[in-house]
Amino acid sequence: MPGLQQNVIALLEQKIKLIRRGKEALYLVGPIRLPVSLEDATATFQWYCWLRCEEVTDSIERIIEKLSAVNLAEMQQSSVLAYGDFQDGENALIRMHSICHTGDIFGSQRCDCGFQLGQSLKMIVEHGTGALFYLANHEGRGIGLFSKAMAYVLQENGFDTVEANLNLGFVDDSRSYNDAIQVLKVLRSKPVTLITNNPKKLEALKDSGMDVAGRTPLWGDVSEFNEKYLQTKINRSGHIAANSGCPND
Ligand SMILES: Nc1nc2c(ncn2[C@@H]2O[C@H](COP(=O)(O)OP(=O)(O)OP(=O)(O)O)[C@@H](O)[C@H]2O)c(=O)[nH]1
Repeated sequence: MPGLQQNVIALLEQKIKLIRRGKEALYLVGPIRLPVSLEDATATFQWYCWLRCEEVTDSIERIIEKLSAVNLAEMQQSSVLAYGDFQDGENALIRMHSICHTGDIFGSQRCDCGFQLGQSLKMIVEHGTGALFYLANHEGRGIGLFSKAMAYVLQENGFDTVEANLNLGFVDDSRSYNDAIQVLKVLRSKPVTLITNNPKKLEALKDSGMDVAGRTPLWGDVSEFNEKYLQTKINRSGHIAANSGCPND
């Protein structure tokens, strides 16, 4: 491979941040201007993407060289859409959104994920400051897409979401928010309000020492297709029902 041109390295050096974490590092690239269609309006976000890497180096050239040697398309990378004055704006609205191939991309109504994705982007824009973290290694609450398809087979035969995961040998929920929170802390230290019904997400954020001002619930798009799924979240996964308070609020 011919050597990288110095102007290419210089351009990327301005946009890549090394976040050290013990023997690993997160490489954060951005901000990149991203105009996003939200119904009939266009909102412009600042997009960042990150990569966790065992090699910790200040040499951006070294990182770029490695990229072409591994097929990142076979793996998952997470990213964040920041809106408004994300560093300094008052009380930003945050969404930690777990990837859902079926709900977010295909618009499946078996879950409420696609609705929550669109709705939280709108809420962030209406609020004026915020960020949506799209967590790409969270599919199926951490079991991966192929395993989620197998869980769906069980669910079509009477198992609920939690039982299906457990019967395939997984835990109900293995998601970690550590990388996303670390990136959040680089982008902002002022208070945040989290859009979620899941108290575990709120706890993870509070435990990290982040200044958490509160929680905004997000329920909706209930249909005959996702009624059982939504009820299982409340009855078995500890999600906070629309009309009840939360000790962590
Ligand atoms: N294992 C499994 N995962 C599912 C199923 N339906 C959706 N998911 C995944 O569930 C994740 C979203 O988790 P939820 O429990 O719906 O919601 P949450 O993220 O914990 O909480 P909120 O912040 O309130 O949305 C996504 O990664 C989806 O891929 C399912 O039937 N089985």
